[in-house]
Order: sequence, then structure tokens, then C-alpha cells
Amino acid sequence: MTKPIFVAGAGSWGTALAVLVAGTGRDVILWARDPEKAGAINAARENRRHLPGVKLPETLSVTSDMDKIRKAEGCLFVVPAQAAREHLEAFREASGRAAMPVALCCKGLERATMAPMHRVLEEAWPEAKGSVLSGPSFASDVAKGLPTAVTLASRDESQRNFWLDRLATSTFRPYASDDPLGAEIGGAVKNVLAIACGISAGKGFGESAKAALIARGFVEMSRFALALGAKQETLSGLAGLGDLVLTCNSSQSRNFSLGYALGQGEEAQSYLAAQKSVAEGAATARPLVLWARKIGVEMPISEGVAAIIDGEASVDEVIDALMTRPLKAEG
Ligand SMILES: NC(=O)C1=CN([C@@H]2O[C@H](COP(=O)(O)OP(=O)(O)OC[C@H]3O[C@@H](n4cnc5c(N)ncnc54)[C@H](O)[C@@H]3O)[C@@H](O)[C@H]2O)C=CC1
Ligand SMILES: O=C(CO)COP(=O)(O)O
Repeated sequence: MTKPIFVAGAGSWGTALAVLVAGTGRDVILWARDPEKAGAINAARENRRHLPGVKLPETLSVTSDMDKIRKAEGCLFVVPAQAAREHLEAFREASGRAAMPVALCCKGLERATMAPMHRVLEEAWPEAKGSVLSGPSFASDVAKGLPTAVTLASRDESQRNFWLDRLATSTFRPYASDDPLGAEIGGAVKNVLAIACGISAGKGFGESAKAALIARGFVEMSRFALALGAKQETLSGLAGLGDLVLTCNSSQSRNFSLGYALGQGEEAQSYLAAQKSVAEGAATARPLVLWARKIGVEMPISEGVAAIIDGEASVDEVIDALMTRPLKAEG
């Protein structure tokens, strides 16, 4: 008998991935931190809060018991980035410090340490065999079986093959990559840039402004990731440009929607406090720009987003500062 896949985190993305894998006939255990919510999702056979309208396959069970990870052959880790460390530490203990395949599916940097998720995994669960799953993929699209392509990155070929074998379906197409850093940085940075595009839309700026933000944002993303040792082909691919284009163009994106609200004059912290879903770019903007400054990489759009989120500058001040920067050569 094959062992189940454990999906840690029952938000919209964790639930969609659990539905995807269970849809292939595999056993899946979906972990939610709140026992009452786990029970309600199991009983309704639907995650009404985070993925309404999607029926859970029979091979999917929902639990709040971390120890169930011991039975699993691999873990899709889908807890928001700011809570990743404490959860990875807890799952490590619950698994008996297992040398288990763990695919990181969250898109963010840890605010307290500037660490990307693979470093958090190395520190919190050193025995785990890490991969990164990233790319343009709205949870509701994947759960509905709409065609989607993503990047599955690991330095270890056996890990790539492990996850390709368990995730690929006729509608979900993971492409293998040996550049987890590039895949991860692409996913984290695009969230910050999607906030900028949302702000532009909320201000009523036109399509030209959005195209300029995407193009200049892509330069920022590439500059930063290349300085860290990522590959350009990863950034030009699904996990970089692909996800940037998706989230900068859709009101389905929580990061774009946050930006839109800011552009309409809402205040960041009160908007965020009222949300039931996570907009990772809000917490990632600050560690991103601190890390970029540390390695001498200019990221003016991300700097502007961080300043707005942290209440250091108004939207209009940031726009003015961006448009009046000294003229320079493109690149
Ligand atoms: N929703 C999507 O379409 C996609 C999301 N992602 C990424 O997946 C990760 C998870 O996001 P979603 O599933 O969309 O979440 P969500 O926004 O649908 O729901 C948030 C989830 O996080 C949990 N949560 C909130 N604070 C927590 C804490 N302190 N500790 C533990 N759990 C906490 C909530 O209980 C809930 O299950 C994020 O990093 C996101 O960027 C990646 C690709 C697609
Ligand atoms: O990462 C995503 C799609 O690839 C989801 O984007 P949001 O978190 O902005 O909704």
C-alpha cells in the first residue's frame, strides 16, 4: 500500500493541492491547525472558508493531528511564510525527525530574519529533503482542473522526480528545475510587485503604467535573484515572469487586491487586519528591501511598497519619488 501525502496548511492553496493529489487516487492527509475547522471541513467535504464550491475527493482526510505526518511519504508545506519556522519545527518533531521530502509551496521571506523558505527549512528541519513548488497558479483554477503549469525545483533529481510523479496530471503540469533559489525568490518578489501594480490600478492609472511596472519590476526581481546566484532562465520562466504577469493582472490576486485598496486610499494595516486570507507581499516587502540593500541591489519599486505598507510614506509620495528618479539607461 502506498503511503499518503501530507499537506500542511488548509488555506486555499493547501486545500487545492490536496484536492489535486487526491484526485489522482492517492491518499492525502490535509492538516488544519484548528481542530474545529478540520472537523467542519471533513464533515462538509468542502473547505467553505477558503475554497468554496470544491468537493473533497474520498481519498482526502482532514485532521488537526500533527502526528499523522508519521504515516506520510512526503509533505507539501503550505503554511504562510511568517508562520513557517514554528510549524516546520513542530512537524519535524511530529515526524520523528524524518528525512522526508518536503515541498515548500509558500511564497515569502521571513520578516524577522530576511530568510527565504529553503533556509528556514534547513534550520528548522535539517533532515528534510527540500523542494520548491512555485509558479502562476491560483488555487481555485487548480482545484477546478483548469490548465496550469508550475515550476518544481530541487537541486536533487530524485526529489524532483518524487514530486513530478505525484503532482502531474493532465491539467497540472510541473516543469522540473534545479534552481530552487530562483523559483523561491521569483515567488516572493512577485507578491511585492503585484502590490505595486494593484496600487497603480487603484489610483486609476492606465494599462501603460501597469506594463511599465511589470517590466521594471521584472528587472528588479532579476537583478536581485541573479546577485544571489539564481539562474536567469528560472526568472524568465513560470516561477518568475509567469507568476509576475498572473498576479499583476488579476483582481483574484490577494496581493494585487491589497495594492488596489491602498491605491483607493485605504490604510495598509487596517485593510490587512480585516482579511481572512494572506497577502504575503505585505510581510515580505521589508525583509526583501533590507536584503537587497545589504547586497547592494537597487529595488526602487519594492522600496516604495515597503514604505507604504510600513506607513513611512504615502502612495502619492512614493509615486512622485519613482517618477522623478534621475534619468538613466534602461537595464
Ligand atoms: N491561494 C493561492 O492561489 C496560492 C497561494 N500560495 C501561497 O500559499 C501560502 C498559503 O496561502 P493560502 O493557502 O492561499 O492561504 P489562505 O489565504 O487561503 O488562508 C490562510 C491560511 O493560513 C492559515 N494561517 C494564518 N495565519 C497562520 C499562522 N500564524 N499559523 C498557521 N497558519 C496560519 C489560516 O488558518 C489559513 O489556513 C502562501 O504563502 C501563498 O503565497 C501559492 C500559490 C497559490
Ligand atoms: O501566488 C499566487 C498565484 O500564483 C497567488 O497570488 P496571491 O497570493 O496574490 O493571491
